[in-house]
Amino acid sequence: MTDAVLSFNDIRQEFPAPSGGPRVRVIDGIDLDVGGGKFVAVIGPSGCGKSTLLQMAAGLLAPTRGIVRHRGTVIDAVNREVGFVPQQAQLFPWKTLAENVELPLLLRGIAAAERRERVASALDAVGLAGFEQYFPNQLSGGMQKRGSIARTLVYRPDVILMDEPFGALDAQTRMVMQDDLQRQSRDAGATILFVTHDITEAVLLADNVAIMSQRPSTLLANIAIDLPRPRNVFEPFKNLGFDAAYDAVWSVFRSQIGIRQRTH
Ligand SMILES: Nc1ncnc2c1ncn2[C@@H]1O[C@H](COP(=O)(O)OP(=O)(O)OP(=O)(O)O)[C@@H](O)[C@H]1O
Repeated sequence: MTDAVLSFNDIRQEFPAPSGGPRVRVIDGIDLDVGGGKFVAVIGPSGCGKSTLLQMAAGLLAPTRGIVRHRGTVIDAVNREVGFVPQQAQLFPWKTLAENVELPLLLRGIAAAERRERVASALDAVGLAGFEQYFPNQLSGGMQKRGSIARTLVYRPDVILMDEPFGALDAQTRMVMQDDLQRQSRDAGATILFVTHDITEAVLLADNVAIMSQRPSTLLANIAIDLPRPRNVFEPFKNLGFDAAYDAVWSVFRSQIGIRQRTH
């Protein structure tokens, strides 16, 4: 037993083939520990099972083989202790921003006064104070994404699962959101499992970068990123040691994306 907050042990996942026939093996034996307060980024080729791993941690999907544990307890039902930030913001369009962020607290039976205080503080943390009464369609894509992060931060989950949360954003908004996230995750002391396709993002944000292979996927490497914090997400190359950390990840990852024949 490790002191990991989240642990994946010998995970295999198979799905029925849509057209019948043999089941499709997507994940083929993954072991991964996420320590308390750590930020672990997961990268891997499209379709290798990154989102599938997050779904298992959220208890939305049972592995075909192996065990996922949260603080040592086997996850065998929906895991309400974790927060999930999906690719799209998924705010309810008929509710205001404040009502959207308040929802998890309502579901947990938190009293009205505390709800108001926590919603205000979560919106403030993501730079959305003053937008409480806006509906999602009155907010930009980046603001909706911030709202979705606030809706997760507000109930102070022990673990936050993030599935390419900044993938759909423009480059500038994305950098600002990355910078905010590194501050918020430090302040909240949360444990974060973060799926991305972007090696630069992974290296800038993570304590460890876990690299998955093409499917059926295995874990190719789990690389510690020891760059000092806070990191400069606006000028990645100005972080001392960034080049070496990027190279360490890239040298493993490049074999997975079909560029073996290229010389650069
Ligand atoms: N419920 C399901 N039934 C059948 N196949 C599934 C199911 N869920 C996922 N898959 C398959 O498992 C594979 C992995 O899916 P997953 O979404 O985890 O990949 P990913 O690494 O997150 O991909 P991407 O980077 O493209 O988002 C895909 O080939 C997908 O078609």
